[in-house]
Amino acid sequence: MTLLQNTLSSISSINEDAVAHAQQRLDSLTKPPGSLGILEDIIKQLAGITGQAIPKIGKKTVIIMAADHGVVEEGVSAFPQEVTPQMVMNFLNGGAAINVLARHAGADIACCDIGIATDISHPNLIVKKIKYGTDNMAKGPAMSRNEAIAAIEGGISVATAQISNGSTLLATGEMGIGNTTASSAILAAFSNLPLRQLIGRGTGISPCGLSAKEIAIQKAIDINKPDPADPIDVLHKVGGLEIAGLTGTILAAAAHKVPVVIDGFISTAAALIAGKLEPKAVQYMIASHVSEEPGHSIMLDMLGLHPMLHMRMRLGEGTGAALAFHIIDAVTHIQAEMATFESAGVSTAF
Ligand SMILES: O=C(O)c1ccc[n+]([C@@H]2O[C@H](COP(=O)([O-])O)[C@@H](O)[C@H]2O)c1
Ligand SMILES: Cc1cc2nc[nH]c2cc1C
Repeated sequence: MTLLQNTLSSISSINEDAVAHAQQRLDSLTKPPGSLGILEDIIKQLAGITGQAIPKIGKKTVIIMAADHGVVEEGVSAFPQEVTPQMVMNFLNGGAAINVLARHAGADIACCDIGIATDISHPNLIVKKIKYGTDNMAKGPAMSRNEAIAAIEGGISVATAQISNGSTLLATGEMGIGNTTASSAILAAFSNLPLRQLIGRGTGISPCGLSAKEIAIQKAIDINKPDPADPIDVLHKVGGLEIAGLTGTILAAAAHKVPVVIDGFISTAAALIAGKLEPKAVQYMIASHVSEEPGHSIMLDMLGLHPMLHMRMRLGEGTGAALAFHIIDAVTHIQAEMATFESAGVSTAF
């Protein structure tokens, strides 16, 4: 079996007994039943994933996958391709928004070059380069099917190494100029909605650039004819290397029973592919926030995920996921530390 097949076959459903025990514990705590709303859903999900009614979160890691996109030659981004390696160096030197937010949340960062168009070097960079950026999807497939599978497997090995190294909560992050075009194209391949509803301004493209983006995606769909029944067909024809890497990251988290926080629009495109490859993987996903990209809430609905935060964010990098770490940490403390009706001598009903 290949690494991908092996990972897919290792994914099983979460532990429903632990969910029931977590519910009993939540209902014994000194609060009206259900009054902590979505926080209670998160604690039950963590219980089901970890098999512990009182789950503990230890080391937290944001896995950032970086890659470039040949489709940028169609004028689909407000920024040039050189920003991808420049921002990756910024991540490695600790100066980006994700560095600040991860530090604030007590989380590590693992940054991986899975397909940047140039070579960069840094002692902390994980190099799993599959190719120097994708090809232009408006002219043909973004990558070969084998390259997409290799990128997924790269993501599986990066996430597995982090889990072996003690990470008990993962988050997805990415960097790649042009990757909102690939993400919208993936969504378009899986939905019958008009393209206009699935595209957005990404890094802040002009109305003229937005039209170029729509035309490029329409060409990519017409030329490549991605098959929605075959998620890897969609991924290799209109996806991206960092999206594939994050698909592998998410699948590895599910296979190792580790919760994974899904960041913004691009990360959710990867989650969509992971959920199509193995629907049980969705049980391990926690959505951090809803992005300004119009297609993001459509993707989250397709996955049945409920984002915690509405912050009008559109940065990526894993920034929304790092914010969500604080809430996830908080709920584990609630479940572990609140007094019960019995221990506090509080009456349960009239
Ligand atoms: O995560 C999001 O929701 C998000 C929304 C818009 C843009 N981004 C980031 O911006 C870059 C892609 O934007 P663009 O316009 O080049 O396609 C890429 O590096 C993403 O991390 C991220
Ligand atoms: C500056 C900059 C930072 C980013 N971080 C994620 N995507 C980005 C895109 C740009 C342009």
